[in-house]
Amino acid sequence: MAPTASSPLMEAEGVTVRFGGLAALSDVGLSIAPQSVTGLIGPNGAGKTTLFNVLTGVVRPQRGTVTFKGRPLRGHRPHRLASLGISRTFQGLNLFGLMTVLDNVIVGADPLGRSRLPGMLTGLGGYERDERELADRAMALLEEFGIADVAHALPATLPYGLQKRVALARALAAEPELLLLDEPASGLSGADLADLAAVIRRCSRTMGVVLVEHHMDLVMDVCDHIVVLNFGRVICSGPPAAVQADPAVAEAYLGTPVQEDAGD
Ligand SMILES: Nc1ncnc2c1ncn2[C@@H]1O[C@H](COP(=O)(O)OP(=O)(O)OP(=O)(O)O)[C@@H](O)[C@H]1O
Repeated sequence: MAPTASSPLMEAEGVTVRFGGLAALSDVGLSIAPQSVTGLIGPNGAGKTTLFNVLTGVVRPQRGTVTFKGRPLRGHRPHRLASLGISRTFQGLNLFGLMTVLDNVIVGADPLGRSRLPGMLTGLGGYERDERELADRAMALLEEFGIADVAHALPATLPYGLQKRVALARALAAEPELLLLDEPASGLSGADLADLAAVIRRCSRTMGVVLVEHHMDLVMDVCDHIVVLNFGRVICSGPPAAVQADPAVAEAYLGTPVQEDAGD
């Protein structure tokens, strides 16, 4: 059946991942709607990164399925994600240190751009006509992110907040339908955080966004739907207000049962 506008963009069902004797994920299900922000939260060790890695093809679950636009994602390789319409960011940014900011974003703009890496790195390849188009698109993104003035700098010479913007611009350059963000707020504060919230909201007008994040203010502010994991299981899922009001979520974070009625 062809996907409709209201069909989920990505779905996970019955996902189970074991590392030796440890069940990192047990029978986890998840549905990501298009044009929405889905938050993935939970205490340390809850399984967020493992689930993110399953969705991005880095980790193969022992059981369960992941579908994208109604089609099973079987054996999807992380580097093929962009050509499917899925982009991600990394906790460690993973920018190419020997390439300029602009070239980092150009690589993101071209899902098949890996073949052009050697030419870019050595300067021997030059830009073909279509590469000029990619460069224009990448430059427009840098302008949108307020970092066009550092287009020809190497990422490591920039403050961390700007490097994070480069990573986000690179992920958006391929014009994905689904954007997966791995702790985008870590290391950010103040105006950078407010800018990030605005970017995430803007992205969700045209794509689905998954946000793995510890920064609760950001999560509650930008998410339409939140999935809470604890010990590898989904313990709650719903809109921010429902998640905030759920005693099981408070218990997971605080580690002690919440007394419903302390009066008797
Ligand atoms: N490669 C691995 N080998 C063995 N155990 C692992 C591996 N990756 C994760 N785990 C374990 O799986 C469980 C879930 O880890 P995961 O990193 O997914 O949690 P998380 O919610 O992302 O935690 P954090 O918020 O601390 O990043 C933890 O108990 C972790 O120690």
